[in-house]
Amino acid sequence: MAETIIETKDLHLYYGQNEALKGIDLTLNKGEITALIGPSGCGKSTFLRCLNRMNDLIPNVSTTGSVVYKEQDIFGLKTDTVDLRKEIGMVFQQPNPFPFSVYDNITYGLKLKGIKEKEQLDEIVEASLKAAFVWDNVKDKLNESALALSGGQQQRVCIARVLAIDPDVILLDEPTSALDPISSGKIENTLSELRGKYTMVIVTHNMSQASRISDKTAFFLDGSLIEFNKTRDIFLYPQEKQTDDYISGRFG
Ligand SMILES: Nc1ncnc2c1ncn2[C@@H]1O[C@H](COP(=O)(O)OP(=O)(O)OP(=O)(O)O)[C@@H](O)[C@H]1O
Repeated sequence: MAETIIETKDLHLYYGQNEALKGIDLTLNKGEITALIGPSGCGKSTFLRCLNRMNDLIPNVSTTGSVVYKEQDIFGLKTDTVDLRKEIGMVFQQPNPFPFSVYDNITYGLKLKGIKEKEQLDEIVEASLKAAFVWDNVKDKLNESALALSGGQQQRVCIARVLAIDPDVILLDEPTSALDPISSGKIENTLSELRGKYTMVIVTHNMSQASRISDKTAFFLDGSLIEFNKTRDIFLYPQEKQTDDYISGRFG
């Protein structure tokens, strides 16, 4: 029986007067990869950012409903968003390594967590870069700037940076859309290898990517969740006409 890790209930989000999410009920299971698909502007990134309260950083945003994680509504007063984002990490569309060395990129969050011992830091750096399948590319460049790496390597260093702080959930907002096909393939392999160890939610415009790597797929349209099911069922037996039209390329 799958274990629920995050559950959104009647989640609405407004940018000023514009209702970008119109009551989303969605359950994410531990260890699964969930793809969020839908045409541009349908609310995928907005929904993703709700899951670790990244929308808090945007002015004039208001939210109703709840996002339950570890039996608590993350919008409640008890939530420390810095701690929340350590448990629910994020990878963005553009690789965004800090302008530091590869080593310092990975240890940055660890030092904030109070881990200072060199031996322990070295171990975590190696393990995270290996887990993100970029160790072989960077093991001789740990003290060089992460900005000098290729885009695909930078993105895998960004994934390693998230893995280093040992999150429960990783949110990925179109993590391969700025990359060439070979780098994208490597990121996909990385994510597939991490399946089961982490719960992942990925926004993608790439239907074949969603069908290759995700366990579940959620189809959004105009701020609503139209259909959510096992990825195979969404792509082979969509229940809603709008889903069928979208995945068949009839709009979007
Ligand atoms: N920072 C913001 N301020 C105001 N409105 C926003 C903001 N971000 C998104 N929106 C609006 O919210 C709606 C949903 O946008 P969102 O970026 O979540 O969609 P999306 O499905 O991720 O789109 P895309 O696939 O193009 O990235 C759109 O109408 C968009 O214009």
